[in-house]
Amino acid sequence: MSKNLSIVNKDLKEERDKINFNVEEFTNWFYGGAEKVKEKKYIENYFLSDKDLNLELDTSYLSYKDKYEEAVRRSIVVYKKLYKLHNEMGGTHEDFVKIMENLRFTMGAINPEGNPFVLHFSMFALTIMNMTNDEQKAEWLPRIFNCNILGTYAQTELGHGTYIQRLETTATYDPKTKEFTLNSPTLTSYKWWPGNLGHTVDHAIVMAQLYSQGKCHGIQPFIVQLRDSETHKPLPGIDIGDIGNKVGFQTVNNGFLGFKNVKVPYKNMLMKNSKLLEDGTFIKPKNAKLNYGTMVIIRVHMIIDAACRIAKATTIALRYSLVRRQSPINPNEIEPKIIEHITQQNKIFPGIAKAVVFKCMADYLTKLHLSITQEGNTGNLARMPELHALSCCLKAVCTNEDAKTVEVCRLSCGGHGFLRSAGLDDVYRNSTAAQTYEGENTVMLLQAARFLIKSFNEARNGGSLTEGVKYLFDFIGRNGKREIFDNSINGILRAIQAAAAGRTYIAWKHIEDDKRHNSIEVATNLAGVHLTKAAELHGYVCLLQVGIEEIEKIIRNVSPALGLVFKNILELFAVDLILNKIGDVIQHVDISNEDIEKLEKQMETLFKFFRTSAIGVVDGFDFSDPIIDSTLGSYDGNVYENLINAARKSPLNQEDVNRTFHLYIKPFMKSNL
Ligand SMILES: CCC/C=C/C(=O)SCCNC(=O)CCNC(=O)[C@H](O)C(C)(C)COP(=O)([O-])OP(=O)([O-])OC[C@H]1O[C@@H](n2cnc3c(N)ncnc32)[C@H](O)[C@@H]1OP(=O)([O-])[O-]
Ligand SMILES: Cc1cc2nc3c(=O)[nH]c(=O)nc-3n(C[C@H](O)[C@H](O)[C@H](O)COP(=O)(O)OP(=O)(O)OC[C@H]3O[C@@H](n4cnc5c(N)ncnc54)[C@H](O)[C@@H]3O)c2cc1C
Repeated sequence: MSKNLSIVNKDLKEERDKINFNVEEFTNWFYGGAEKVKEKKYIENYFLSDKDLNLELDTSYLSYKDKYEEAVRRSIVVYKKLYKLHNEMGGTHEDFVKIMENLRFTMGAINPEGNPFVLHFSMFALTIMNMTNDEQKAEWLPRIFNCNILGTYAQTELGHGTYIQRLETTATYDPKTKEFTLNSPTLTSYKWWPGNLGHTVDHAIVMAQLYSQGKCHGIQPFIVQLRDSETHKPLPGIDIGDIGNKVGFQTVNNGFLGFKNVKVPYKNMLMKNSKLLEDGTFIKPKNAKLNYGTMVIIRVHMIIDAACRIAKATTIALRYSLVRRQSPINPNEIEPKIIEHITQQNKIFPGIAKAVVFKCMADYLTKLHLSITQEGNTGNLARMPELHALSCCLKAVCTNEDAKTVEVCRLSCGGHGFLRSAGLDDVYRNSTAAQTYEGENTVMLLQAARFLIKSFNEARNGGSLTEGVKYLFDFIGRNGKREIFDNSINGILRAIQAAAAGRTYIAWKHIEDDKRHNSIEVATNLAGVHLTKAAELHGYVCLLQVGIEEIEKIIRNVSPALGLVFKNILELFAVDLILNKIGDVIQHVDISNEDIEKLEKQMETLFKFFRTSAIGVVDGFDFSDPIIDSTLGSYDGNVYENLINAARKSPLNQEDVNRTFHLYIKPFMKSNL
């Protein structure tokens, strides 16, 4: 996608002229190589240049129903093109994955309030790929791939989203008819939230309690047809609809769903993990949590999504801050670019560093997921809990940071940041939705904390620990003594590790003390605040540790000039982190006031160095104008022209006098009250 060809604002041009590294080299890193960047640009342009999409239409002014209908129309334009492109590329599975990965960015520009088919290509397809036996794969995958059926993932109910063991939908097996009967026995058992469910899809993976031979065997996945394939009418016994207006995700078509004696054939229970014999005998899976597998994959994918949202928000905030001038620092001088206010740098620069470190983490976690899944395929499930804990922890920490950072970026754009046309509202809504879906973040941190407490017990008893929590040994080895602070990157890592281990110890001790009077479960609940803090700190340890390892590798492989930028970014991330967590650090690390002042000074020095590179880094994220979709963040930096042009497009500005004047305002003004 070519950059906007209009004349670039001179302040922004001046900034770009000072960039002292190769921006393209950074872009190649961010997308995994020059070839991938080429592919991304090609795919983006292939879709976004299609006039049928009618991207000129600002859908934010449409009604709820019109928004949905336009989102469906646009999606179908995209998917038709997707299949055409896929054929042109060679039609392999890898080609499909390549297109889908790149569509992730593009789809946001096409349907800014969400994609009414997103679940079909993600959770629905993934569950069928990963939880079915070979016959089921052969039956369903071609139909899914060809979109002959469209599906979603229906797990959450009105009464339960977090505690999925207590879902209430039932699937009762009858060996005589070889059918399951699905029922929603209570109002709270209605499925509630599944994306695309309301009016878009005709099938769903339904998570339901399996009853067979008079016993409940826990939640199992079933593939269920919900609507007639010709008329799209709900099938008998299916009560289905849209859940209504939300904070965001307006075009995702989240739905509700109730069952009344709905028959589902035997072959529709997904049987890779748990099995049910035709006579109704249940065979347990090797690990009952295997049925949670799709959630784990999506949580892993959510890290790169968080990185990209931060990258987009900081691109907007930084470009705007380089062209906006306000408030002279020196009363006699001209008004500076607002980035010259150090507090503005403090708002934006650490965010840019987070986008880079989260990207490193996303790459690391994707590789780890792949290797643990391969082990799982050979029957070795030993590392599943580790992956579960890590993905829960990072999903929570990264999406919490994401929402916080995007909001800070909005604030950093002052009043204009509050405009829809600034482009930060959809990013924020998506960030905050991600804090809840795929596992509410407090709950995710508590899952990670379970692993930490187990590991802490293991460490105390001299057992073995997985690589990522070995720092607990150091804490135990210090025997109550505090970690001595040293002001290096590894020193900062050790300080955050000491804080995480110390907080884990406090939580552990809290539980041990309370256990004397309470059950372990009650004691664990009472320690909840400490547990979430420990898990959060552990998440930062992982981010910094992986950031250090990955960036050291990157520095070895890029030009010295870009290497310096990466070094600067890593230090920014580390120093910002320790300053933000200083309360926790002081509790467990021997750190003096002078050390803290030194860190604060170091931050200012880092800002000074990053001041010239920052624009190169955000340009290097390479969001084209249609993707950034922002009056404040376009490549040319012509924000004031963009703002007035966007305002003129308001539906209210299409006429001089609105009819409410004659209908209400004038009579009111003339009425003399
Ligand atoms: C576009 C947007 C789309 C959005 C879609 C959605 O939101 S879809 C809806 C998304 N919905 C959600 O995300 C719902 C969120 N809720 C959940 O995922 C689950 O209810 C839970 C994981 C919180 C608890 O589950 P539970 O009550 O069954 O478990 P428990 O607490 O009794 O015991 C914990 C033990 O289980 C272990 N373990 C658990 N999972 C795994 C795993 N995957 N692998 C391995 N192990 C796992 C864990 O290690 C621990 O081991 P320990 O310490 O005993 O040795
Ligand atoms: C935009 C969006 C899209 C979604 N898409 C889908 C989808 O496609 N398919 C699907 O099945 N679901 C979907 N969901 C549902 C989502 O997964 C759940 O909302 C989520 O898992 C949280 O569950 P809950 O709503 O029951 O929250 P609750 O668990 O009721 O949370 C309420 C509060 O209780 C606290 N709490 C609950 N349990 C505990 C605990 N054990 N310890 C401490 N605190 C606790 C939470 O921290 C929170 O503060 C979606 C949700 C959203 C917002």
